[in-house]
Amino acid sequence: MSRLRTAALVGNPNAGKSALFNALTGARQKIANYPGVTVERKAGRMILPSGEPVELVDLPGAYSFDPSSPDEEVTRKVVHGEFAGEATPEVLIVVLDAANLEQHLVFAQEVIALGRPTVVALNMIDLAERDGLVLDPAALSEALGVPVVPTVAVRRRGLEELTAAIASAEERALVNEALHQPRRTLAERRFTAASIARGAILSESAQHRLHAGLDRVLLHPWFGPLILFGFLFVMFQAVFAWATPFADALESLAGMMADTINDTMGAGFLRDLITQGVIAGVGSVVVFLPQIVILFAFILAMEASGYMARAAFLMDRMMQGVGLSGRSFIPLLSSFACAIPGIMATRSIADPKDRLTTILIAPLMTCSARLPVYAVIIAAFIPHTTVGPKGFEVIGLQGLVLFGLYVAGIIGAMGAALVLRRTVTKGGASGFIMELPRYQMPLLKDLAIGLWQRAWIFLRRAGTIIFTVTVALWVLLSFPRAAPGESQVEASIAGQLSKGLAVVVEPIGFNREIALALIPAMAAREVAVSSLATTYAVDAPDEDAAAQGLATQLSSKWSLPTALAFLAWFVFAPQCLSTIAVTRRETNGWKWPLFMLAYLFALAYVFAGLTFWIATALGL
Ligand SMILES: Nc1nc2c(ncn2[C@@H]2O[C@H](COP(=O)(O)OP(=O)(O)OP(=O)(O)O)[C@@H](O)[C@H]2O)c(=O)[nH]1
Ligand SMILES: [Mg+2]
Repeated sequence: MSRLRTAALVGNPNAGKSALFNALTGARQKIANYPGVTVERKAGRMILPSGEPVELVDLPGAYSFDPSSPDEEVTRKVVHGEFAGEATPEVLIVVLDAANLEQHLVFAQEVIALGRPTVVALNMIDLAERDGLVLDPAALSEALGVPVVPTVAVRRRGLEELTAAIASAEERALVNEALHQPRRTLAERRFTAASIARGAILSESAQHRLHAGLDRVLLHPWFGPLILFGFLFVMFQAVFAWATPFADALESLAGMMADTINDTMGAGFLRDLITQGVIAGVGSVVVFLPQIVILFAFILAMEASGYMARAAFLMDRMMQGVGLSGRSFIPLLSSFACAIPGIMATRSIADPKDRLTTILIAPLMTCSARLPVYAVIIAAFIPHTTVGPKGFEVIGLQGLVLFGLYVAGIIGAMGAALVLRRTVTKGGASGFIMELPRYQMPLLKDLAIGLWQRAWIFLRRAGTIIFTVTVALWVLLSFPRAAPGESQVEASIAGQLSKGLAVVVEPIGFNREIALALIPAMAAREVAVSSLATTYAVDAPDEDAAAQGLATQLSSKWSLPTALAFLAWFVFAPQCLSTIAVTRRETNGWKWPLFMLAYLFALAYVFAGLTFWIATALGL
C-alpha cells in the first residue's frame, strides 16, 4: 500500500484555517492531542480531483517560526518535520486573511521561503470586499512565486480551485529573491509585506484609503511615536486644565457641608468624626473624581477608536529592547487603570519568565489610585502657571509635572525589566504581531457607559475601603485625648505607633504626618491623601484652620524637597495590599509577592532619598 500524501494548513491565528479544514474534509476528521503537549491535533482526509485521498492537518495559528507559545512550537516542528511521529507535510497551504493581508504576509514569507510545494488560500475575500478592498490574486501570486486561490471558507467559495492547486503543487525555484534571503529580520519581513500587499490592491474605497493612510502616518517609525507622545502629553495637560473648575466646586461643597455640620451639631465625638474623618478625610479623595473621569475619557476613546492597538504596536520595539515581548503591553496598559486587572491579564503571556517579569513591573505603571496623591501635591507646590519657549508659554506646568511622574513610572518599569531579565527572570524576548482593529469613531453612548463605570468604581472605593481605613485612623488619632497645650496627634495611639516608622523615614525628608499616612495607605494609595487630611484636621487649633483645603495646609507646612520626595516615593512604593494578594495568587506562593514588596520599597526609599537630598542641595 502506498503511503498517503500529506498536506498542512498554516497561517496566523484567525485566518480561517479550521474553517477551510472543515470545508475540505467534511466529516472525515479525527481530533486528538499531539503527543506530549495539550495542543489539539486535527487531521482529516480530503479528496483530490483525481480521486486520490490526501491527509490534511490543521495546524495551530502562528505569527512566526520563532515560537513564543506551545502552539507555535508545534506548528514550527511539524512544518520542519521535527515532530516525532508526525510525517513532514508534502504540501503547505498558507491561509491568509485578505482583509488583513499586510500582517498575514509577514509569516507567510517565512513559510514560502522554505521552498517547499506551497499554495496560498487568500481567504475572507468577502470581508475584504465589505471593507471596500478589491485584491488581485494574480499579482499576489507573481510577487510570492506560488499559486494564490481566493476563497471564502465559510461559504465554500473557491474550494475546487484550491484542491486543484494542491494536486498540482510542486517544488519550485524561488522567483522573488528578496523572500529567499536567509534570516531576514522581522522588520525586513514587515517592510516586504507592506510593499507586496500594496502591489496586490486593484482598487480600494475612499474609506479604506483613509484608514490605510492613517496607519501610514500613525505607525510611521518616527512620526508614530512622536504623535503618541504628543497625544499623551495633551491628555495630562487636560487632566489638570479641565478639571479645575469641577474640583473647585466639589471642594467648596465639602467646605459648605463641614460648615453646616459645625453650625448645627453640638461639639463632640460624632461631630469630629464627621468633619475630620469623613468630610476632611474621605472628601479629600472624592474631589479628584473630575481628574479620574478626564483621564479615563482619553483612555476609553483611545480604545474605542482602534488607536490603542496601534500604540501597542509602536511600543513593541521598545518592549523588546528591555527583554519583554509586545504581549506584555496590554497587561501593562491596563495597569494604568489598576495593577490588579493588569496582573490578571498576564495570563495571555505564554512564556513563564516573560509573564513573571510583567507581573513584577506592573505596579510601577501609574495606576489611577496614585492620581489623587500626585494631584494634591502638585496643586500645593507646583505653581499654576504656563511655561514654554518665549512667546509660546502655553504648557501648563502642573500638567507637565504630572506627565513627568507618569513617564518616571514607565522608565522605572523598563529599567526594572531590563535588570530582572538579566538576573532573576533571565531569558530572551520573543517577537509579536497583533491584529490591528479597524478605525472607528467612538460612540458617545459607549464612552458615557465606560466613564460611568469608572467613576462608580472610584466612588465605591471611597465609600468602602478608603472610608473604613480613614475612620479607623481618625479613632486612633483621637484617643487618648491630649492634655491642653499638647499636640493631639503626638499624644494619640496612632502618633505613638508611628514613632518608630518616623525615625526610619526621617532621613529621606518625611515628617511625622507622612510616616503616619504610610501604613494605612497600604490598604489603598488614595488613603495617603485622606490620612494626611484627617491628621491635619485633628491637629488643627480651631475649626477655621481645620476647614482649609488640604493643598493649602500642605503648602504652608511642608518644604518643597519633602513634597518632591513624597512624589518620588509614590512612583515606586508598592502601597496596595490587593496587588500583593493577586500576585500571590497568580504566582502560586509568597516568594514573588515578597520579592516585589522588597524591591519596590527599596527603590522607593532610595529615589525619595535622592530626590530629597538633591532638592535640598539645590536650595529648593
Ligand atoms: N466572513 C468569513 N469568515 C470566515 C472565513 N473563514 C473563516 N471565517 C471565520 O473566521 C473565524 C476564524 O476562523 P478559524 O477557522 O477558527 O480560524 P483559524 O485560522 O483556525 O484560527 P486559529 O485556530 O486560532 O489559528 C471564524 O469565526 C470563522 O467562521 C471567510 O472566508 N469569510
Ligand atoms: Mg483553528
